[in-house]
Amino acid sequence: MRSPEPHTPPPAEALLHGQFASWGSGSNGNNNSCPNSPGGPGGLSPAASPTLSPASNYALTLTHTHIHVQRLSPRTGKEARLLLPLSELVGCSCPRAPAPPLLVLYWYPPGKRRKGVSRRRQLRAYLAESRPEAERWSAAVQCLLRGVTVTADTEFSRSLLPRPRRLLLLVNPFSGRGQAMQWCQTHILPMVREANISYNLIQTERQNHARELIREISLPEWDGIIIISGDGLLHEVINGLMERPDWEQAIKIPVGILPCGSGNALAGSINHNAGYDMCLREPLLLNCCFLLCRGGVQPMDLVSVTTSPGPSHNGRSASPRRLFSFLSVAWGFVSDVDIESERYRGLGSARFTLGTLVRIASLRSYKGRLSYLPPSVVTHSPDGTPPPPRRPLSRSITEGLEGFCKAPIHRTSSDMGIKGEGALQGREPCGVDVAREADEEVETCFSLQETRRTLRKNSAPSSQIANTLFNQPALGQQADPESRTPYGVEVMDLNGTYFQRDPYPLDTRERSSTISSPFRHSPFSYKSKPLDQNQNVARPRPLSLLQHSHSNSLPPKLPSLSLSLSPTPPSSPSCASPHASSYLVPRPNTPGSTSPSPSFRTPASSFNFDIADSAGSVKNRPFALPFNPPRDDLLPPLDQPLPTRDWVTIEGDFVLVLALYQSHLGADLHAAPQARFDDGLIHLTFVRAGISRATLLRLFFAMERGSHHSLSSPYVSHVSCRAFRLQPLSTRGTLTVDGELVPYGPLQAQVHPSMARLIVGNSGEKITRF
Ligand SMILES: Nc1ncnc2c1ncn2[C@@H]1O[C@H](COP(=O)(O)OP(=O)(O)OP(=O)(O)O)[C@@H](O)[C@H]1O
Repeated sequence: MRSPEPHTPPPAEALLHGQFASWGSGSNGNNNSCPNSPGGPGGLSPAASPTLSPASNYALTLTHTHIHVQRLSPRTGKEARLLLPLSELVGCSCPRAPAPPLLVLYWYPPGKRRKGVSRRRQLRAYLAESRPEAERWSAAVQCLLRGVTVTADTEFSRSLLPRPRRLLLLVNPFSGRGQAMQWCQTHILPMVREANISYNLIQTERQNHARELIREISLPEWDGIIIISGDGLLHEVINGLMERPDWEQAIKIPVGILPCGSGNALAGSINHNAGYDMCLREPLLLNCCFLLCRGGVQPMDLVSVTTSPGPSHNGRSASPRRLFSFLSVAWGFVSDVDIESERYRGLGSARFTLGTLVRIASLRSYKGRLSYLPPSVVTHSPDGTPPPPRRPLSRSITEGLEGFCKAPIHRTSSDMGIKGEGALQGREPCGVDVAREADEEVETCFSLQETRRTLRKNSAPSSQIANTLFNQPALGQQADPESRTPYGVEVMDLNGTYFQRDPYPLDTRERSSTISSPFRHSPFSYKSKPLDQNQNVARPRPLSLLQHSHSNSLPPKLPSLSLSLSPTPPSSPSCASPHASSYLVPRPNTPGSTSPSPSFRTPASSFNFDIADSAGSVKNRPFALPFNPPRDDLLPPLDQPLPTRDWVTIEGDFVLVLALYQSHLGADLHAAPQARFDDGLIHLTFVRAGISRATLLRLFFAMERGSHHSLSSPYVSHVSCRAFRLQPLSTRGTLTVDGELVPYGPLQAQVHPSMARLIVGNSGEKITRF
């Protein structure tokens, strides 16, 4: 942890100077650290005042930044001086009579620079000559902690102090490993009291309880809303605020988080922003609680996310949903791990590590289309306002995508396909004719099932996966370049329950530039199975690892040949290659985009979004937008085509797409090192199918240190944007927003800079106090 370098200020900076005696028994009474004292003002209840033993005398000097303590008697060597940085104090008090006239300082110096070493509470009490003197000092220190402007001429008294801050504390008792209430008692409430903060604490009783509460309460009564939980509860609070008719003022109320969840991404970002080393559990909690007590609020971007409708009710078709997100949108690997690792909840944050290993062992890829609006483009509004001059499109495409453009498209590997990578060998090369053949072939039930059987036959048992996990390159890397699919067609998403609907028809241009799934008119009817999505509502779920480590209930991923067509060839020379046509390339939505060769075209109606039913009735409860919701001026409605200029589109098979707007994806996952709370950007990371398991694992390991951007892999890309649209083309998958499941289907998002306010402590710029 960083701690300010102590320095001896010039005497001119002194605000107060006075003499104090030690308080407590014994000759070392003034070094009275009481880390285990109960809460309240340092455990200094008047009745419990120990016998005074003024064995030592001290000279205290208060400056704007420090309290200098000099022992006057008995004079000893090096212990005689102490410098207390005000930046490490959470509060100060002068206990009322009949307690002696004490100046009590609540000091939380940071732990040593070692992972996991927590800040420790040290209570220091000094006996003043008189009560008014003790009160004057207490008022002076509190003025400095609360940011009241003072000088050496200030007459310090309590009247200078702003009223105590009032916080609404919302606790999810089941978050993380269910320790939130315990930590409230042992860590949070004592520190909050020492900071002279008033509070009301409410335990949530069910999912969406906080959201409903926040929609109703009178906000002016509170200076801030603090979540004592994981990121999910803050998601509820943000959306509760945005669903109020007075959302414009409501969303400006400072929000804070005290991490008691499993992931604690925002807390990790706050901890990092304050300059502290990465830490977890109680050390992280103490850091965040300390920063909260210090005050300090910074603007925070919110991202407006429009998701597909949930299941229709009573025959009425549902409409797209809008919600507000402070953390992330994830599709593929990351959301899978998030949701599937619910079963390991008892492990705390280790659940994600285990979930990652399990998912890497059975790696899946998902077909989809990702479009984004790069930040460098000063865009026009989708309602037709003429665009200002902009940078050449080709530049915005290639930025951050060099490796991406160079990479040839490969067949994607099956998650079980270590031994069975040749599962499709009989079907390749998958050129135009083969694509046609495939189109015809998969129209029949027989072919479909046969292919599925072939795939299964060629799948590796899990023991082989374990043995070969880190030895085998991914399928795409092994493939013979000659046999690479120049234009793949998704022919292998053969789960027998393929389902497409057409609530969001694409415009002709988009349709025509896209090879459709041949299953559009599949004879297989969709059997709506209640997915386990969104059903993580019955928390807590104390599930043991042993019970679930072998759970393999997830549907097997079947390999697919993917296709991405670029209507315009890659414009960057770096993308030029003999295999250019087989590259998975970013696709500018230029008006002049040409359709792919008719040979590859399928009927215009054959491309659709796939919307699988979501079973989450609780999480996806109807939500009420305010009358005048903030407008997504960069985005057309979800069922309309994107603007034809400025946007970049990438289509193909993805292992993951992650949109992050905080620096951390979990307290120990520094996934977007460049992100700032209010940078007005969405940081996109996407990983293409074809990446080897070992590389993916390396990526996540590097993410812990935030060094993954230097990991060179043609399958991994990092770009920033201000808006994006994600269109999953695989029938199954999970989409999460802030770690919460949302209906699977097309989704789009736009950043709204500095919309909310986050309590982050005093470090950083643009800090205001709450
Ligand atoms: N009393 C409650 N009972 C059950 N669920 C609750 C309750 N209070 C809140 N929830 C829901 O629990 C879910 C998880 O909460 P939260 O995200 O805060 O904890 P977590 O999942 O342990 O942490 P993280 O998101 O950091 O991994 C949220 O969707 C929230 O809405």
